[in-house]
Amino acid sequence: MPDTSAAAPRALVVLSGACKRYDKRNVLENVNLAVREGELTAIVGSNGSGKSTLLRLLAGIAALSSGERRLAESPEPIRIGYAPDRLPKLRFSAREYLRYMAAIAGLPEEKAEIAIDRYLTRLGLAHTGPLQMRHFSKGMLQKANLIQAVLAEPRLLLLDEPFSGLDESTREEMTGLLRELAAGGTTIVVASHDREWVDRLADRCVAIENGRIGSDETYPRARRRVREVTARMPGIREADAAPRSEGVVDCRTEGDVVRYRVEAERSDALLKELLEAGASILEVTEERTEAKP
Ligand SMILES: Nc1ncnc2c1ncn2[C@@H]1O[C@H](COP(=O)(O)OP(=O)(O)OP(=O)(O)O)[C@@H](O)[C@H]1O
Repeated sequence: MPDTSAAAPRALVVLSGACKRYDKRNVLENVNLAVREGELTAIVGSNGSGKSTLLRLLAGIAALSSGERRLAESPEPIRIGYAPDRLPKLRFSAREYLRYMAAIAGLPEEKAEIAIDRYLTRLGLAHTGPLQMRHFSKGMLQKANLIQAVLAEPRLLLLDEPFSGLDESTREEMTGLLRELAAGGTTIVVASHDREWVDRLADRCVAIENGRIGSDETYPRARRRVREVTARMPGIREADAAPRSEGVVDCRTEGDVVRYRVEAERSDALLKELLEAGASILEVTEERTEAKP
């Protein structure tokens, strides 16, 4: 059996020789960066060093002046979530705004409502009801910003200074969500000035200096390859969803649909067990690499 703990993560998005010029001034010069799947990468650097620009290039929402951006080959399009450093104060309620963003991301309405409810409750914004976002505090806006980025379950999540100006408890609430997403295999890139947060949570820290990568440090963690298996199991109760199969990392139940994350080499055994139990298999994703908690 292969030793998957040592499997090298593949790159999800790669910049090669990337340059970005504004008004004939080079902001980023010859940047080579491969964002590895399943990792939480922090981008650090002083004000104006080019962190936001780098995130926008990775997201594909700013054009390179020269060089190349490549996404990994994948049978399904790689969903990208992006949270800019601040949201404008909009004349929408959080729910209206999130519905709009979910529609842009192509999320079916019913699925969007479930996700919006879950995240508004999770981050303590459910009580804001019809209050327009122009009346939101900075922390409330940053939470709505994070939610719009994660709503459609992106495989690559890019966050620009998600915690700037936030109090400790808001920061920890948002950190808790990011930890869960990272544990679930989401690849995350965070531009941050907060070195303590970076040291505590990042797998890798890339420092931008004078428009170039000044340092690039990886903190080794154990890794595993996982797949996600989605099955319909009529009449299932949440308490009964966890199968006896070894290798199941976690499972989530929504109605009669159960979504398992399972170590890749155990996924066949899980599929067999589910089919024998009368389940219909709705989806099996390709393998992904993630850090072991
Ligand atoms: N649209 C733009 N037009 C002209 N110059 C720009 C534009 N966007 C960014 N810049 C310039 O590019 C440089 C890098 O900006 P960027 O926002 O990427 O830095 P940053 O590291 O994210 O800064 P901060 O930590 O202050 O958020 C800055 O000098 C900025 O003025």
